[in-house]
Amino acid sequence: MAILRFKALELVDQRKPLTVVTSDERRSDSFGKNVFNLDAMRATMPGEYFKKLQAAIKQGSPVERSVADAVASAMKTWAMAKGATHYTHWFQPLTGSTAEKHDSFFDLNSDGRPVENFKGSALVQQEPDASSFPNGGIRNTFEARGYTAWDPTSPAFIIETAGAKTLCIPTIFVAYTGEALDYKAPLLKSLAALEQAAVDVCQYFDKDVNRVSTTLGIEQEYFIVDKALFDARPDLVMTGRTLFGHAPAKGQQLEDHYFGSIPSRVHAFMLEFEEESNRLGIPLRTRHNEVAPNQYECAPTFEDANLAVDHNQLLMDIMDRVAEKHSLKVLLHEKPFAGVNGSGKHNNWAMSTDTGVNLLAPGRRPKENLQFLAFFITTIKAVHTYGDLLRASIASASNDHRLGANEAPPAIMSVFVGSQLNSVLDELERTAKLPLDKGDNIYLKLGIDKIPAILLDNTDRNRTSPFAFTGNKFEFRAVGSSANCSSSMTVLNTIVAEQLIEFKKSVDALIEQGKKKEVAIVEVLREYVISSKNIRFEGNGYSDEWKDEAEKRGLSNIPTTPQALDALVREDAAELFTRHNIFSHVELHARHDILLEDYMKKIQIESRVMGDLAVNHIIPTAVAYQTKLITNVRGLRELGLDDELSQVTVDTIKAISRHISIIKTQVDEMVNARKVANKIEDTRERAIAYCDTVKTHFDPIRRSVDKLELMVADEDWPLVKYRELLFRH
Ligand SMILES: NC(=O)CC[C@H](N)C(=O)O
Repeated sequence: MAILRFKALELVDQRKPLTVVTSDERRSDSFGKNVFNLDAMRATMPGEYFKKLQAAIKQGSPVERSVADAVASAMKTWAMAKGATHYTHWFQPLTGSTAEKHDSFFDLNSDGRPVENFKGSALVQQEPDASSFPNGGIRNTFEARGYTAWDPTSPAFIIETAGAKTLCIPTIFVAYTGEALDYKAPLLKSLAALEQAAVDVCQYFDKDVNRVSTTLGIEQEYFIVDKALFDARPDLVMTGRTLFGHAPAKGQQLEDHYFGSIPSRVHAFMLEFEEESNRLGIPLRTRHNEVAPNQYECAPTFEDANLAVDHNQLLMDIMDRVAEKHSLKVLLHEKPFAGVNGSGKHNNWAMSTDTGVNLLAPGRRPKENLQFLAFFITTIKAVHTYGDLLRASIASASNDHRLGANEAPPAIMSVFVGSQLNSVLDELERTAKLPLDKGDNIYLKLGIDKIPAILLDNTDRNRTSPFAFTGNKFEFRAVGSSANCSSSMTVLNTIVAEQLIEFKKSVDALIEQGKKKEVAIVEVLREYVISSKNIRFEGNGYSDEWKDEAEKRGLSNIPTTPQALDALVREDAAELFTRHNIFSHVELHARHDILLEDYMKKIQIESRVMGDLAVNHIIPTAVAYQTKLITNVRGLRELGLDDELSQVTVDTIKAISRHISIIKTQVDEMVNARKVANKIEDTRERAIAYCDTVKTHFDPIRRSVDKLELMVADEDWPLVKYRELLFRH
């Protein structure tokens, strides 16, 4: 009998939803209570320093030492009043999770007396040894100094774990030689680059625009399983996904889970993590059941992109911690279960000006529409030119399983704009041969005056597109559910910044030739519409026809990570990133290396877990069951019933042997392939070998294991089954 599985199932049967003690306060009153935000700063800092800090944040200039001291002192008082005993620089190394190293406020002063201390110097910079984080060869361990440096644009917050409260200070993480070792440093640089480029283009339309910020709203999809069931699946524990498991009779085909009523235990969990998130200033608004059984989604309202990324990282932590209390486990993996929907992290991205204009929303006046079209079309053109970079930005071992399978966007990059805007773009193309004269009302002539101000309710949605326009923003849907969004947002910001700069150059050149500004803008936009037409796709991105069509159009379809990552280090990419000061050559190659290593190690771990489960759990179970059958056949024969009756069982015995033999052979070959791959020096070649010679054994092994699951008696099967993982809560 498969003890662990049945014990876990018994536990699940006894679970009751936790009663969550929710606060009486309105969400709007408790929002951001644990954040050292503007209000908290204003209330605790001397006015003069508060103003200086605001000015430094606004201009992106370094914070003076005296100001840092004042912030540190106010932060300490505020945090201690809330019960915090420790502080930590909170950063996002290239492992994908967040990192912290707590220090106590407590210290001994020079005459040995105990005091509570926190100086500006400790706020601004720390040197956590941190030598074991991935650095892609940038640091040798003997010179492992890495610094965390305060990011004053993301406010500090207090986290409570196991009753202890810690002040967390968002920071970037850089090597002592200056190279970035984290996700945040390049993201901040890309935001600055995009801002500059966007402000410059805005000047064509409104001289009052001084600042443009990038906004981001990140939808988070995830699965929930009971903790006991999770613990009884070594593959989930070790790899985050199920390596085996026959599809249940009922999956998502009835679509009865989607937007259905939320199960009570899950609902209680949601309430609790939402409350905690709210106190941490994460503006969560939406929760619902997703397409697959036991799959859910939560989404915040949009905010400044830097903050949105921090909040998403924080949210994943909170969800994980709160789930534990409810004896649940959150699965953030992109594809925890084969054959049903995977999980994404849809990035809703837009730009808005300090004059309050969303640059990706059409306005009421024709001129606003032209500005909208400038940003809208330039973004499309950027995706057209740098689609491979966007693909690279979302590449990971786990996302490879999701892309293009069961209602997730394909690995082919394309842009969906909806029928209304499609016709606006088509009209621009159609009239491309129409000469525009100085006296023309170009808005009327090109039909730009007619873009409905509120596209939001009018644009159709296309869930199959990796990059879809949704009325007032673009939604980058191909980003994986476990990813740190900095990677994809850094690339998106950079390519759009580049394209905006190119756009401005071309427009300025035409103006210099004597063209009217509006005419010049329209001419460049028309050229972009025509040259980027290939990237626009309104049809079904899941279909095979699209794969063929995309190939005809010359669009890349790179299904696996090692090859997708090539785009990062191509000469044009290196030039692009260095030109905008986002990554140096060294940083880019280091990142490429880290991503390849990460890919390879993940496949290696999966392969090891698979081998272990197959040989030590599945084969012995199958052999034991087969022995029962053999005994049965012997018994039948002894009774003289050895004809038809025993023949059925004999067939099963043979089938079991066949599958055992396939599993054994495939596992042996996989182990050998690993040995060969491990000897390959070059990281890229090694990652490709893992992809092409190790991972290729996963499917045949799984197929036979899943077949055995259907043959072996249910009470003997050791792994918690899909129907139990997906439908018990
Ligand atoms: N309903 C949906 O939006 C499904 C999206 C899908 N889960 C994805 O992987 O992106």
